[in-house]
Amino acid sequence: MADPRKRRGPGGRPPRRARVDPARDIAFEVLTRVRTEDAYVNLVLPVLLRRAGLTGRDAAFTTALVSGTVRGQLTYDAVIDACVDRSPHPKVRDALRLGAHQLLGMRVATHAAVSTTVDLVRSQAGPGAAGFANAVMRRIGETDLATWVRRLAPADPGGFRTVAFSHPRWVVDALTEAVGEDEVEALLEADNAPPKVTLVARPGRATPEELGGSATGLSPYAVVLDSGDPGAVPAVAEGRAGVQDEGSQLVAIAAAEAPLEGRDELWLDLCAGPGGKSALLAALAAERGAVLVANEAQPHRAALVRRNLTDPGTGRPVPGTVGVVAADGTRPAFREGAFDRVLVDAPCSGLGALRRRPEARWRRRPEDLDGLVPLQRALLGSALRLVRPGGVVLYATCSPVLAETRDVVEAVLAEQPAIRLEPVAGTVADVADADGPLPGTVQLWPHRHGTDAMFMALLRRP
Ligand SMILES: C[S@@+](CC[C@H](N)C(=O)[O-])C[C@H]1O[C@@H](n2cnc3c(N)ncnc32)[C@H](O)[C@@H]1O
Repeated sequence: MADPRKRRGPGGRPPRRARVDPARDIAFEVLTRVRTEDAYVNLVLPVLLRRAGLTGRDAAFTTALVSGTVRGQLTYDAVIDACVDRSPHPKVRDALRLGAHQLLGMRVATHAAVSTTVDLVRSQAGPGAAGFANAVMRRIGETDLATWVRRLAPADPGGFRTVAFSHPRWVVDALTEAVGEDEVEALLEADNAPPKVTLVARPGRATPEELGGSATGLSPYAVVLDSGDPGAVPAVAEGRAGVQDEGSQLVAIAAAEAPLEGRDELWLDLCAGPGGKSALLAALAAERGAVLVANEAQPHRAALVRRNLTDPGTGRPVPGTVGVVAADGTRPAFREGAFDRVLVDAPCSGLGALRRRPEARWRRRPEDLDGLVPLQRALLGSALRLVRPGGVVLYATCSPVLAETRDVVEAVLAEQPAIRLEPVAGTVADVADADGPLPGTVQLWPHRHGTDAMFMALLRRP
């Protein structure tokens, strides 16, 4: 991992030593904004990197520093708390978390991790705090992460996993219920690894070959980039391809490939924002002479869908679309039975995509499910009214939590016994080890498939 402190200045001379190097400075600012403004790492960090002119290895180092620190926060706090006799000021704790991640989670040399953390604390909280930080960092660096975890983590499996894998206890419990005791640690570990950048070549508009990178094996439209900026790929810049997890691609593919007798002309994406799946569905619809309507409750997200469904070159809607509607999907403005296929990519806890959003695990609360589950049931019920007799609804979540997957589908089937739950068919049916919690449903997993933990259930209106 490149350490910007080791960069050399013009003529090979070391640059004049800054008080705080730009990588740590940016990392600290992101942590502050995540803590005080509920900011999102993935939104704030690129702006700060651009402003500071950090690119290439320096930008990658800063990204790994911030994301790893935020993901590992619970573990690092346990270590920090074991090294202090009073709780540090939140600003100092942020700096110590960054330092702990450099010492225990990255291959930064001890002297660099300690001195940069001490510089950072001095610049933020004064010389007294710097002395304190120096002592804490030296204690943290006395042993490695595995030894700290052995020393500090509770003995019971749930408590151990909470500290060892830095997930809130309720998340550990919900994921254990979903994946089982045997695999949950592999899943938690996968959540802590940054995902590779996956691109989708929207069929009829781009080919995987023109994107560079390597084929992935699950979605025929996907490639994985080993490095580089996806925005620099011409097809991405031209909107013919996009950044999209392979699991999300498989959801759109499953919706498009569900067997259908009779008319197959009008498709609906009921919860479309920001429009990644809509863009793939539209391309698949266009190949078949069908068209997609995209619906999204939040007007600003509907605007993102519109952008995703517009050709940036011509400013016109991409083939396969008829329009974007900003409306509540539980009380939609569409005629009952109007659609042949409906995708419900429901708002959910997102606990299947924790790799992607470093701070998400700390923001979610178990009580969020109290609002999400009724909404998911209402949206699925609504989709089943909007689809024509014989038509199909694909219900999907980027969460494997059983309350949002199995229980929602079971509740809707109990309310409407005539609806049939059918096996997800086509490309997705060939994915190995992807059985979901109900017969015929699909559950993908980061640790098994390298995708987000997408759930899919296919329902047919009689
Ligand atoms: C999981 S996201 C969809 C992601 C999207 N399909 C994609 O691939 O880009 C769920 C979306 O549902 C929207 N949503 C929430 N409540 C809704 C409602 N009552 N009706 C329609 N959309 C809703 C959210 O604003 C959010 O954009």
